[in-house]
Amino acid sequence: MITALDHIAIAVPDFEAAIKRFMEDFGLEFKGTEDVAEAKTSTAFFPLPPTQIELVHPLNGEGPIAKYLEKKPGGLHHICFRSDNIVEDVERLKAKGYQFLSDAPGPGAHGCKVIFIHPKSCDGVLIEINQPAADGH
Ligand SMILES: CC[C@@H](C(=O)O)C(=O)SCCNC(=O)CCNC(=O)[C@H](O)C(C)(C)COP(=O)(O)OP(=O)(O)OC[C@H]1O[C@@H](n2cnc3c(N)ncnc32)[C@H](O)[C@@H]1OP(=O)(O)O
Ligand SMILES: [Co+2]
Repeated sequence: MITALDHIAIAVPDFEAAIKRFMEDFGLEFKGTEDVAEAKTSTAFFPLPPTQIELVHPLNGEGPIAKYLEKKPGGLHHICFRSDNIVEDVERLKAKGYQFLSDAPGPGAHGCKVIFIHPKSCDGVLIEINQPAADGH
């Protein structure tokens, strides 16, 4: 079951400048950065209960965010729904015809399991579903 809007992600070309903007201009709490090698993505999180902002930036200049930034100057990249049973939610949504970008969930930030639904399945919005590690995040 989907239980929360875990995060809203923004793709940014200048990671340090964007972190500074969200900290200093918008005054949000900065929880730090995490590189997720499997996703070829650097992340920065700003909690804004009941959700959080995730900045995403290419790790080592490659991966899906690099490709996105080749076409756009930056922008809203995805939203992420938190699930309490990702396997069950994926099965349920696959049965309804949603196209997933991998067969099974993989590693995400904070030890979460994550999987993505193709934007063409959801009115042009890239949807991530995550499930926090058992010890939370
Ligand atoms: C750090 C881990 C994790 C977390 O814990 O939070 C993350 O958030 S990782 C974030 C980065 N990872 C991903 O984005 C993985 C999923 N994304 C992909 O697999 C790809 O980006 C994609 C969505 C399949 C697109 O890749 P590709 O088909 O190779 O790119 P194209 O440029 O050819 O685009 C095809 C089509 O899709 C549209 N598009 C691309 N990105 C987005 C987007 N973010 N939101 C909406 N639409 C998007 C693109 O405009 C093209 O449309 P058309 O031109 O109409 O065909
Ligand atoms: Co994300």
